[in-house]
Amino acid sequence: MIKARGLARRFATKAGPVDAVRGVDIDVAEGELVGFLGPNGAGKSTTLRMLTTLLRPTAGEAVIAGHDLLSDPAGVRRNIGYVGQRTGAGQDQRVRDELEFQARFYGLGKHDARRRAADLLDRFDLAGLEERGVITLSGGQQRRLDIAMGMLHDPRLLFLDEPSTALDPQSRRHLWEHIKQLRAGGTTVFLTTHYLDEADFLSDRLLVIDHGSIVGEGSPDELKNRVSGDLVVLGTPQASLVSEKFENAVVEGEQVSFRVPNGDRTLPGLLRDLGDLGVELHSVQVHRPTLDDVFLTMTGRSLREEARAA
Ligand SMILES: Nc1ncnc2c1ncn2[C@@H]1O[C@H](COP(=O)(O)OP(=O)(O)OP(=O)(O)O)[C@@H](O)[C@H]1O
Repeated sequence: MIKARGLARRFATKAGPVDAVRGVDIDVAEGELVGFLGPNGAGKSTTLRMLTTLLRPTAGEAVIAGHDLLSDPAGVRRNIGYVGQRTGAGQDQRVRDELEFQARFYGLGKHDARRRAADLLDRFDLAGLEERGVITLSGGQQRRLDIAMGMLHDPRLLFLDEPSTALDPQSRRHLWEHIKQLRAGGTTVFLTTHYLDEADFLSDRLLVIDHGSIVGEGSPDELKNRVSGDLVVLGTPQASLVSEKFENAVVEGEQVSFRVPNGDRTLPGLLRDLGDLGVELHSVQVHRPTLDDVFLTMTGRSLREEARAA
């Protein structure tokens, strides 16, 4: 559904050229939900704007939804939906008018526009709100309306730029369910996000971008496994004895922690071996790595800090 090769964008600025995206390859299969994760300024929006024809690449090529990005941008646009960070449906319009007007813009007849709008209002839990002004909707409702607008022409591929930014936890969860339903209905979804929990919950596969290059790729679980292994924390009076057995073990008082691959499977044997050595254990904990650990390892920066600073 997306095949991009060597996609790059250089901006000319007074301070000299800025290489916002440095030749990325992106493959997204039909029906996949792919999360595009990266810190501020990593190149997410620039990549997304190129993939959606809003910005011309300075190098590279791509085929999006079966159409060539450079020679047939109109074909790409017909087959994709794009929901930007602030798509902001017309604030002074009524919900139904907004949807129907946009549907007419996509070339639907009056009757079809009305039917399509009603169907989307239903699908995005907005039924009953059609007479309301867009400005009176809650943040979560507005965001769902934005996505409904992006789905009016029934695109096979939907791009979402930071879909849940500025929503409260409950509205985010609700929105996530709707995004999952889109995927279940066969729509391919490519979304950018700052939020690790969002990337973890939604994505079949993640692409991690930093300084304009892809630095990691895989399912959330694959990335977690590849990068750090599980953190085992043992409480024992013989912490330093235990630490000698494991590379990179850290001792803090009567606690020793170290990383092992597949902690849940390795742990029973490991505890048996320690028992054979006569090690006395007070407590045992295994922590799966978080995507934040992954991020830190790949980029040297914590995404949580980035998100807080944003
Ligand atoms: N029009 C522009 N002119 C000059 N530099 C730009 C322009 N647009 C983006 N950049 C620079 O390109 C780099 C990538 O920006 P981009 O907006 O793609 O990052 P991002 O990952 O989307 O960040 P954020 O999460 O903050 O939206 C940044 O260094 C940014 O300052």
